[in-house]
Amino acid sequence: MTPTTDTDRAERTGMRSGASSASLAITDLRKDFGGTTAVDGISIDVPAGSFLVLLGPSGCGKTTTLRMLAGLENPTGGEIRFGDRVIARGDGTELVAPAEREAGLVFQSYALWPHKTVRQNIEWPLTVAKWSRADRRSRGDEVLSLLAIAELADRYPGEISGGQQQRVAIARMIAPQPKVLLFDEPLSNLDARLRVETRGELMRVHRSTGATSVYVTHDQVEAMTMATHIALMKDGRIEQFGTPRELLESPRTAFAATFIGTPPANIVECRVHDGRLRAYGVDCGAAPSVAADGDGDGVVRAMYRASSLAASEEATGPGVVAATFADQVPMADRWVIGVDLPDGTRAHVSRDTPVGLLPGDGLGVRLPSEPDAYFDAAGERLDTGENR
Ligand SMILES: Nc1ncnc2c1ncn2[C@@H]1O[C@H](COP(=O)(O)OP(=O)(O)OP(=O)(O)O)[C@@H](O)[C@H]1O
Repeated sequence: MTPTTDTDRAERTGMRSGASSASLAITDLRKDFGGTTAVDGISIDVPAGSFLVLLGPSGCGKTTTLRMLAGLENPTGGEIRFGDRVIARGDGTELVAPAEREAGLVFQSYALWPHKTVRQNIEWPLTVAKWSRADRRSRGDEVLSLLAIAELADRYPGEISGGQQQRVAIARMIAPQPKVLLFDEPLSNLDARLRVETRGELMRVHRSTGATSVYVTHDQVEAMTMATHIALMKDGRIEQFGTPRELLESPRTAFAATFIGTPPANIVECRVHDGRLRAYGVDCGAAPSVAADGDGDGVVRAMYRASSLAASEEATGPGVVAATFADQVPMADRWVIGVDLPDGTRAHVSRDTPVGLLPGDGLGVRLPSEPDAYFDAAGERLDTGENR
């Protein structure tokens, strides 16, 4: 069979063009459930074709946000637009029905119809949308081949693996050519290898449909590898919004610094004393001037990247904190050493070689004379102009 592009197929089959995607604009969006505020006034704007990841710990409001995009929850404040079209307003003056939003949703549980074959599952939304039999068949073939599951077309969900079921769920979502693809932790039920594989597939689906994708996960590695834009959420609010690189290189808060990165950056809480920073009895360099002039609570959080710290069995002397070895893992051609600082804070140090220690053994961690960034006591980045 000669491979054909999506456009070729669309032209040949005379299907609705479907190409396309919509920009996404979320403005001051809120969701209150009785006394609980799940989403607390978030604003996000991404261009058509973006891959937006909503990232954050459990309970931060990611799923509720996604459900509002899908139309499964109605906002209690703010507005959502797909392209020029207002999809939902918190005051209820505009609420487009889920089926009319041109958005498709995939959950972590696949929710396939057990008594329909793979093909029937995939063609079901097209039947509901009253596509002709020929168009359904043709679009069914197209997405079966895009997800590389054509040979499973006549099987039932109970006769295929979890990874294959997830592909069927994705094929079913994209069959009606939605402009916005919504994913709620779609890989969390898969084992580690399948997760990586399916991640690649999803990226391919995203590119080949050209749709705007919104993807919920608590896994920063997924976010870093897939996203064009990340909204890092905490307590219903956006902690930081930007490209993966911006979040990694310029975390705006201590939370962002410790949530993103493999390993994430280390935060050491320092006391300001006579213009110097001190932690664990060690001098951590000059206090940034903004801190010295600040609100006087005397705390600055210093950020050190794993590559900025040094750890060794022998290290003693100025700038060296007496720590406890916890574990070590090889990463690319380096080793990431996990250590516990004197107050129990886990820190990560990267170095060229493993250490010859057992968990619980002592080792020295050398802090450089200048941290990579400073945050105030509340965790907000201090723009010192001195930050590297
Ligand atoms: N239907 C509901 N009724 C009441 N509270 C809710 C409801 N749905 C969500 N919440 C609350 O809203 C907050 C945000 O929940 P949400 O599911 O959006 O978080 P999440 O970031 O997706 O978490 P997870 O990763 O655990 O799914 C939580 O405190 C949750 O308990």
